[in-house]
Amino acid sequence: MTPQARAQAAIDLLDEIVASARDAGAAADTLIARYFKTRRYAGSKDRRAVRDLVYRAIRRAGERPANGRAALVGLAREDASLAALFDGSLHCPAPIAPDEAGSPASALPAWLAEKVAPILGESGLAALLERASLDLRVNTMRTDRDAMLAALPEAKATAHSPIGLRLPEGTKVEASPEWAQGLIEIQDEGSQLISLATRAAAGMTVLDLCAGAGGKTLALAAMMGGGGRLIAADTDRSRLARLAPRAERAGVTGIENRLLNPNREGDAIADLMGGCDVVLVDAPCSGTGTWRRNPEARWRLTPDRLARLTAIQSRLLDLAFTLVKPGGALVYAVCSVLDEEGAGQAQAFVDRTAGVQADKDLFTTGAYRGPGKLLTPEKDGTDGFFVARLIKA
Ligand SMILES: C[S@@+](CC[C@H](N)C(=O)[O-])C[C@H]1O[C@@H](n2cnc3c(N)ncnc32)[C@H](O)[C@@H]1O
Repeated sequence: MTPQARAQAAIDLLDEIVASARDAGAAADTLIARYFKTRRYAGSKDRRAVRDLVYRAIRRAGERPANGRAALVGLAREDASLAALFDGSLHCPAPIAPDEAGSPASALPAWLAEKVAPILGESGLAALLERASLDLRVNTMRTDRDAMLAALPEAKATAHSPIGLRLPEGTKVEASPEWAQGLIEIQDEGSQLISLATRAAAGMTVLDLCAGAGGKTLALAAMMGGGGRLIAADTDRSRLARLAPRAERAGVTGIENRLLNPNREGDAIADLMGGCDVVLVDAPCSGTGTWRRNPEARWRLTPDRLARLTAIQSRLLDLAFTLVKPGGALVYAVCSVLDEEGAGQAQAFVDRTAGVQADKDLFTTGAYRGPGKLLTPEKDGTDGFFVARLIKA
């Protein structure tokens, strides 16, 4: 592909990504993969170049652009070599009109910037949009970190998680024999710290209330070493179904699955009432802490959606606490840097609940905020997370 044709491909893709963000459709990564599946003429260098252009355009536009051309013209206004590709030749973008400004540059939509900037500051906000490294969790049921450091020469030990490795962004780890053998899992270091904060151990009854496809469930299983009772619950049948093959690859057996009914989540887990040593609530959230990986998610979040999420989080916190046994712990986590989902949400729960105490002895990294800790890309090198460990008297 010529550089001009790559620019046109980026515009076409950005059109799809903008529409998909507006209509709650597929994520940018999925759309990009689909696009190239049907365009075999694009070689690996073309794909990389188009993808880079697309993500540069997404990162610089906090507000959802009108369309793909507006997104790329905005970028071209700051990059003369890109602007030169708008030359109007066959399969290439039409020339940029003198009064065609393109989409404006900003980090976030204004209503979100107001919330995030006081918490993270300008530099913290910028770090939220930088490219993320690729983190792995070592499956301690099958191997140890030193062995994996030796097997993966590009990997470095993570700074805070004792079971983590860090690789350069874009490393094709899923093609490695170590991944195929279940020795490693892709998992951000912050997510690893959340699992470790549960202090799940052999012999315990542990419920992962929002297990999804089981990223943290598998980490909990490794901490429990196959001993005890581990239950994975979620309202999403297809996500939960992805756990079984992952568990098989990781050599984990015996995880119980419970499919929950939205709004009546307690029904399918009523037998666990007051019986869990640990309940992990890795709650559905805005995902503001993961924008490094999904920067177009900024275009999907609305005040209404945020309000719906905070209502679910509050309900799940109350439910989860009824499932914890005296002396047990509720670990609440969101991959968000917003106080209404994190520190504020956890504080409101503590304020309305009798017999709960926040554990102030969490992992060493992160900054205490309300009853828990906030991890950020800038300060901790992880995705943005809030996590609190709340102990039942
Ligand atoms: C942040 S994701 C969990 C990620 C997962 N723990 C992991 O480590 O891969 C939040 C999950 O909450 C689930 N969820 C949404 N509403 C829920 C509800 N009312 N009760 C339980 N789970 C819910 C979603 O389906 C989603 O899988």
